[in-house]
Amino acid sequence: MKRLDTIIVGGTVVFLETIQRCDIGIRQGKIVYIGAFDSDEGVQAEQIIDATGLHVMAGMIDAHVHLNEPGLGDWEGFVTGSSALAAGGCTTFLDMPLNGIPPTVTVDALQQKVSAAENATYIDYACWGGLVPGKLEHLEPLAEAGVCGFKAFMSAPGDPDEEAFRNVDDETLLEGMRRIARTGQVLALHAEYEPIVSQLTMACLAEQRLSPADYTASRPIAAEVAAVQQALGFAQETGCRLHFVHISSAEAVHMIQQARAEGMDVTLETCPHYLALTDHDLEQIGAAAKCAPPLRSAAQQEQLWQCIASGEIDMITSDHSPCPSALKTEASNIFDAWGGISGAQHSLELMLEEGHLRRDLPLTLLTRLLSWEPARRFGLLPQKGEIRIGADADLVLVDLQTNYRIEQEQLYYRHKHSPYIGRELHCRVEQTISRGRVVYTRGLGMIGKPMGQRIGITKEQAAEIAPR
Ligand SMILES: NC(=O)NC(NC(N)=O)C(=O)[O-]
Ligand SMILES: [Zn+2]
Ligand SMILES: [Zn+2]
Repeated sequence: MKRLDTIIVGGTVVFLETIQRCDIGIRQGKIVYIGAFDSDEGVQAEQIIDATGLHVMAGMIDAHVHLNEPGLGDWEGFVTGSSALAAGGCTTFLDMPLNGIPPTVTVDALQQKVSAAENATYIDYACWGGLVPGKLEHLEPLAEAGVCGFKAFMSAPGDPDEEAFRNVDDETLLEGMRRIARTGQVLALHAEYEPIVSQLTMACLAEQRLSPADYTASRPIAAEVAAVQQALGFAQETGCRLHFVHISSAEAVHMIQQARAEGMDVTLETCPHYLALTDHDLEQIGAAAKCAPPLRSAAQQEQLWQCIASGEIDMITSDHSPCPSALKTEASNIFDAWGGISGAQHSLELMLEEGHLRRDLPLTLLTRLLSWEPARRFGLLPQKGEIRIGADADLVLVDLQTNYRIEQEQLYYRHKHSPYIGRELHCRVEQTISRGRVVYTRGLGMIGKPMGQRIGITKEQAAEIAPR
């Protein structure tokens, strides 16, 4: 007789290589059994989850989320942000070091972040530390304190606490990379070349060219490519591991993959909004669809999808960057509006819709992009990232034969704006399970108390983060 806490029966399970009908047994938050329960031996479980007709996937690991606590919880807090993530099928997130006050650029600030998250997040999380000018001596202690990596901006971040989280100057970037290389961790970069972006932006403002199309043109692909090129050069010099966040162009993807082919330790992510929205949508939707780098053309978007299909994109993240709605709706023009999309709740569904249902990409590929690769790259293996015996029971049940419309009142964000309101999808998250606990169901919403835990990344784990 098998005694289990929970069994999930009848589902179609998405593994890294295969997709199979099978049942899953969970004990003490871990996956302890994968197989068929209708055999003779018998099982006893406190909870039986019927997944008939549903797909069971590893929960998404969202490596790029801006939650604003401490200090700016009225923008987005851990409770609301993690609820939105869980409702979207995410079971772990990596919190970005900016947009809270103080930003996570010292161990003291990290401790404030972790305190704010205590009993406040429904799912597990890890913290990024920040690389900013004037704080180089804090990198090593932050690494010791278990951050999952470091983040820097190569262009001005538009952070509410502008003084505290500035973009790096060349000297800071170079020396920061030297020091981060010694910790063995990864430096994540927002790659837009500041001289190009600021010059073009100032010209638009001076000439009163303030339309969405002007905004798009002010942050061209050339700025992304120039920043990537510079950073790769610095990494070659310093040996620092790199990860490029929210890459928006195939040209940058190819440049990064070329560097990897030549032996550099570098990865990249893109986001659902670059794959599901275009510059045309920015004109239609307005500021809710404003982000940096900006949404690109439909042609560029198809090239990005090709990069996904060919395996050149390592992972998908939401870059959930929330703000009070007024900073979107009351801005006098698009340049003035907050740059950042509220997307935490729809990453998985958008990837299933646009990638699998519409473009026929295999679910095995999508689960690598959404779960396995972020776990591998940021030191969360073997605890997270795939459906395997011994791993945390971090799972999502999805219905791929349904349809629904995204409505404002479904949003769990503190401020309920999203560029996806009104969009029709043909898949839906039915249930999310975090370390064996059901934290969300479509019918009941959020369940129980927020009991997510922080995952501190040890030096040994960081050292294992090698390129594929
Ligand atoms: N301060 C932000 O949250 N910025 C974010 N904003 C975007 N992507 O528009 C980002 O990650 O760059
Ligand atoms: Zn960014
Ligand atoms: Zn971001």
